[in-house]
Amino acid sequence: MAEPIIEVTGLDYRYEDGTQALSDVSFTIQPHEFVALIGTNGSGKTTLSKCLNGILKATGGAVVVDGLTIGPSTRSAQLIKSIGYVFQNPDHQLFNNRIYDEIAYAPRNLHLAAEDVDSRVREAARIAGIPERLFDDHPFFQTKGIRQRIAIASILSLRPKVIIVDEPTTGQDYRQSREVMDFLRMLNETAGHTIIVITHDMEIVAEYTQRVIAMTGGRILLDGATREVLTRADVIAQADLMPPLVTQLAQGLADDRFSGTTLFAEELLAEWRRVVGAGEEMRHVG
Ligand SMILES: Nc1ncnc2c1ncn2[C@@H]1O[C@H](COP(=O)(O)OP(=O)(O)OP(=O)(O)O)[C@@H](O)[C@H]1O
Repeated sequence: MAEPIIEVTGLDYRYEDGTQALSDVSFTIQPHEFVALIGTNGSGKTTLSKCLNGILKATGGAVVVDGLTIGPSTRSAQLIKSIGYVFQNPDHQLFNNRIYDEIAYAPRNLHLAAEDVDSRVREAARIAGIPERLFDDHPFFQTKGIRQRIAIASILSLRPKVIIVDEPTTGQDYRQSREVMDFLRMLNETAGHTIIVITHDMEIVAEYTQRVIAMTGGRILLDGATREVLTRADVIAQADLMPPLVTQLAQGLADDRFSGTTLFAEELLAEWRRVVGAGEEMRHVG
């Protein structure tokens, strides 16, 4: 197996006011994984993300990202090529007057030559689907979907191996949510980025992620394959979340004919047809 891109061992984080936000958190993430971090409000998802990108320093345990152990003297700047964090609200991240300058901001801070900055801006914009004709426009006058893409492009221009995206679908309609998630899938599958998505939307988790880390009270409740976690009704309830609607229905039907582990409508329909088909056969035999 490849070296993990993230290795967290016995991580504790206590805020200055004494709030214990993380307790004994351990997991590893391999390169190219697409992971969902789920949990109720206050379960520690954001604190954990900030510990991963070096904004916060563990008060106990160890965090290693892309081979670098994050210690008290590690600066976020040392990590920006390894890990990037896209804020829940893109407006908390965007502060330049031109879209071009927004995407160029971080590579300029790396003191790259102007032509290298320019090629990174164009590359990030192209991947993020931001037309160059918008480069001179103000980020704030764009739709939320485009502002989100600008926020992601401004992280992509650093070419980080891991991208953490906090609540990418909040406040977006079905089509916009699918668009941003399809885009993250493309970054994962085509460009090879490791993606960690923080979300409360279990339909999105079911459809897009391979693995789920469920948190509650600053601890990991369950870490496993997406289907395994989303069909554990006890775990999902403890995390104060609801499984996808289809899974709720499947669990209501669960018996010796229905598995209770379906995540998607087509799967449940296939089980239904099998059961109905078997019933028809029984009638004919009878
Ligand atoms: N700056 C802070 N100072 C003190 N306590 C904090 C601070 N930020 C967060 N906390 C506390 O730490 C715990 C974990 O919060 P965190 O924001 O990491 O959770 P979260 O799972 O990201 O929640 P949400 O889904 O609401 O974003 C909570 O009890 C929260 O109140």
